[in-house]
Amino acid sequence: MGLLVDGQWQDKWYDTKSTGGRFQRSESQFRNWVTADGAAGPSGEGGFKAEKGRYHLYVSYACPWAHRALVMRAWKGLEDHIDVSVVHPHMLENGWELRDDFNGATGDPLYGLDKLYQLYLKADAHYTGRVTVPVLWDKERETIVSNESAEIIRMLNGAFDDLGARPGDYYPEDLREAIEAINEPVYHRVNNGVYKSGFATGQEAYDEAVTALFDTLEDLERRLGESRYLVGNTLTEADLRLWTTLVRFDPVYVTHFKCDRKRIVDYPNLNGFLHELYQLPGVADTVWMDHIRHHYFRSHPTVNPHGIIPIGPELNPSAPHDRDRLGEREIRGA
Ligand SMILES: N[C@@H](CCC(=O)N[C@@H](CS)C(=O)NCC(=O)O)C(=O)O
Repeated sequence: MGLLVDGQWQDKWYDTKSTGGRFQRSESQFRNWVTADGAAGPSGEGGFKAEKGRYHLYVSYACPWAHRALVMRAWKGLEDHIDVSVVHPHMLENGWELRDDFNGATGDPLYGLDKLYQLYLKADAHYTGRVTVPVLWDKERETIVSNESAEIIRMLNGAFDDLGARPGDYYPEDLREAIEAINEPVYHRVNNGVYKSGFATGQEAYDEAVTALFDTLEDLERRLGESRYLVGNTLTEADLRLWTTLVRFDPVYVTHFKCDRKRIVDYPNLNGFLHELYQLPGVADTVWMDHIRHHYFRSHPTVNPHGIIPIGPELNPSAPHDRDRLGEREIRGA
């Protein structure tokens, strides 16, 4: 685990001393957008026109943020438009490594690099910051378009529609306000809440994060008892953003991040929702549980010094769910 400082790699764990034991996630720095016509998007610069085969995703199968991009790529049928490189699940003194000695890891077929930070340096030789996945890479300009998953999924959702992407709008205009309103607590208290709980280095910081996490899960459990998805019966990006955390919860976060008040299997609605999304076409293929478990239990020596991977719960996300009772699934534009 480390970061780049003016282009130099430094092996450093997160600093929680200055924040009272609290883990703070840093802002992603590459914020350009692929757009249908190459115009600039909501941030960054223009020149990244959607084209088949031009862009490449670097992901970790372990990472919930990268997982968002993989699922959106599957929902939109973009497998032939955007190819993927998968890092090795262990993230240690060199950060993410582009090795292929783990089932499913690909190395770096594009450039033969062996560390992900070298890709960041190819984009910016003086980069200062964390070296994270996912990365959306432009093969033509040889640079990073974006390393912010929340924005990458919106690009995949909309920019390739005229190039044969599968119909379906997961961020429809008239639902945007409702989507943002639910994304906000889900991001701070759930997606990031599990990390804030697990990486806290003080009791107070942990208590704060874990309480907010479970209070929010209770709210979401209630909400998913009233509608099939987070925003009515329409499947949206908000569901995807919650789901990538839920799928890791019982296998990892309960033990590794001490999120153990309840498990997802103890919440009938959240668990049914977890199963339903898992069973949507293309989604199960994006779930690589051995990457997930190896990554977390082996990559955080301050949390799990001996790197022992626990036996894990018996789960069956392919089991039937009863989400149909809440009404038909709607996908906008599909
Ligand atoms: N805001 C980013 C966060 C991505 C992120 O933090 N990814 C983790 C993996 S789960 C990572 O690469 N961490 C490496 C590090 O922090 O050094 C996004 O959503 O894309």
